[in-house]
Amino acid sequence: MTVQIKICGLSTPETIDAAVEAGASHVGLVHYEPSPRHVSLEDAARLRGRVRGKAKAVLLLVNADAQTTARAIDVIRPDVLQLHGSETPEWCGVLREKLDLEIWKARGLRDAGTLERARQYVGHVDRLLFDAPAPRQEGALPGGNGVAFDWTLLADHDHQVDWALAGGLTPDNVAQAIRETGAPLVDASSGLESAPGVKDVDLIRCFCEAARAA
Ligand SMILES: O=C(O)c1ccccc1N[C@@H]1O[C@H](COP(=O)(O)O)[C@@H](O)[C@H]1O
Repeated sequence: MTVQIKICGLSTPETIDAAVEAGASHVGLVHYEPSPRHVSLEDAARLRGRVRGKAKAVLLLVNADAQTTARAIDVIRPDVLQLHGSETPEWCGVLREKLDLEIWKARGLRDAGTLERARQYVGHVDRLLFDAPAPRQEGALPGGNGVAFDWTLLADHDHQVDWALAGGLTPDNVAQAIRETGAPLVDASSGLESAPGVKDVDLIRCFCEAARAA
């Protein structure tokens, strides 16, 4: 099966184009002010327009309230909404029922217990995205930290919903990650940067090549 590839945290037309040309199936736009990858709604809408018909646009929000979520969707018109905070299964389900787009829920995997608890989202989301757990320090981002988790947690797991692998993926480790977990979709952000929030087009290309060659 061909692995799907999401490149997240894109903020310029050049890096958006590089991701699409390299064969990314999904591009991610982060609308979350504390992130170095935050893009305004207007910029996100412009970037989204560049990929229409070429790749799916994923809007990443973190614990956004109903009004902010509705406004962001109205302006950006993404194909996918990725929820990367502590959104409940019920809230994901409400959004999935009301909105004509895919709902993905990110879950940090610390141990087998956290993987088991992720099952609460089955039936409420279109995809679970497994990431490293959020660092415990005050003010830390809930994702985009370039930290990998123990992939053996996913080996032989009985997935009951579509899923994706994220967390510290780079051109150097993505093939091994795919082989060890069987991930159908891989998602990378900070591992493709020359500085926080600054994507490197060569790293984007190398990542897509390595994922496809796995
Ligand atoms: O990228 C961010 O700044 C970000 C902020 C808040 C929540 C999630 C964020 N990124 C997502 O985190 C995972 C893992 O990223 P990384 O490859 O380890 O940097 C990925 O889904 C990003 O889209």
